[in-house]
Amino acid sequence: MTVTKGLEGIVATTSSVSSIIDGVLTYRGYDIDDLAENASYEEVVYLLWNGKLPNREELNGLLKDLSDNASIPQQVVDLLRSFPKEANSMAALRSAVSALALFDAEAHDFDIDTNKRIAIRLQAKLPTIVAAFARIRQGLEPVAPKAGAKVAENFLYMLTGKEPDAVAIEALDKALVLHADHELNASTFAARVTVATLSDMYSGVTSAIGALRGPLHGGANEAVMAMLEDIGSMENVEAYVQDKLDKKEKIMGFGHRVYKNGDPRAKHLQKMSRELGKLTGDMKWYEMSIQIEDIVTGQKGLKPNVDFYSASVYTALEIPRDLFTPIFAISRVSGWTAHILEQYENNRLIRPRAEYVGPTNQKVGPIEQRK
Ligand SMILES: CC(=O)SCCNC(=O)CCNC(=O)[C@H](O)C(C)(C)COP(=O)(O)OP(=O)(O)OC[C@H]1O[C@@H](n2cnc3c(N)ncnc32)[C@H](O)[C@@H]1OP(=O)(O)O
Ligand SMILES: O=C([O-])CC(=O)C(=O)O
Repeated sequence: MTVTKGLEGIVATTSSVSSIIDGVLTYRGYDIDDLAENASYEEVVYLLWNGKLPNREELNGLLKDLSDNASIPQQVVDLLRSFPKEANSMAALRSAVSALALFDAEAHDFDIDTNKRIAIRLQAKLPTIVAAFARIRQGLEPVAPKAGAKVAENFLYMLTGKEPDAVAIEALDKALVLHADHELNASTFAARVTVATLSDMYSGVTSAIGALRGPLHGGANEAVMAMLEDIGSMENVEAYVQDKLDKKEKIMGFGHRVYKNGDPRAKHLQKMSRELGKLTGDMKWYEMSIQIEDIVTGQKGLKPNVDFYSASVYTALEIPRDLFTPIFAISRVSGWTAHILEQYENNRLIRPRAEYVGPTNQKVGPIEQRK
């Protein structure tokens, strides 16, 4: 047996959802740079689910479907109220999404059209869950979704209870576009493994949220902000980063399993971080990030990934740190569900092998004689 630790380089499926070839990321054949500049998040969602960009009528239909499905069952609101206020927001999201299945009469149907409807419900309801939990834990009432609002606007509105400004909506919308899909990343793989047993879409997305939470994956955006806060100010950057590198500790937001010459999404987030810093008059996090990048790339050749500058972008949008990874999930649910649909359409159980390296020829002895 040849063991490939971490499945590096293993091609486990074919997919037409997104690709990373020679460092270029495409969704359904559209370059991420093009989409980031010229498409809204909802256009990208339509693209991921349907393989084509929507015309005006199709986009309006999707916007209406998302708006019509944005409310969450009262039982799920009550469940969120029952969680400890200090609960991890990804754990709360994972549990609430799992509970949503119980209130969806179609949750266990396996035909593609039903699952396309479930995908709409999941995309519509995830922002509502994240915003509701964020308010409940502060002792505030959840804010009902705003009819007709797009995902980015609606999320900021439900989070703050105020009309968000156009700059914030535009920035969050672009961040959602950039995070929507990424080939066979760990959370998407988890989703596909789960549904390949012919389990349901809610189970697949629940598995994916669990996988995204870890700091080697989507949880890195929160970890980046924790690091920036820990460093505190520009004059501490060099010593802090050098110490970590000397101890061979990882710097969050750097490196990538697939990109070795840089993540094409990072430059967009870096630009957004700079522009938002200028607008808010607080360039501190951006400037510290640039200095960290100079040191880490200079010494290790490691480049920032999507999570590095998203931390300072979300901070400039005044989003609490522990909502960064849930926001990643709000976007990535479009990719997860596109992959789940693709898995159902051409399914085979995903079941690799392990090389056994444990003890052999063991015998069960009497319990009194065991050490
Ligand atoms: C949305 C996303 O999921 S993007 C990734 C988000 N994750 C992070 O930002 C966490 C920090 N980065 C990492 O841990 C890694 O780069 C990963 C998990 C992204 C990729 O991991 P892998 O492909 O398994 O690379 P691996 O962890 O084996 O690293 C290879 C070498 O680079 C080093 N390295 C990789 N990333 C980093 C880092 N961020 N800081 C310092 N050293 C690093 C490793 O220590 C290792 O060095 P060694 O060969 O001397 O032991
Ligand atoms: O592809 C990966 O391994 C991680 C990543 O960047 C993503 O999921 O966006």
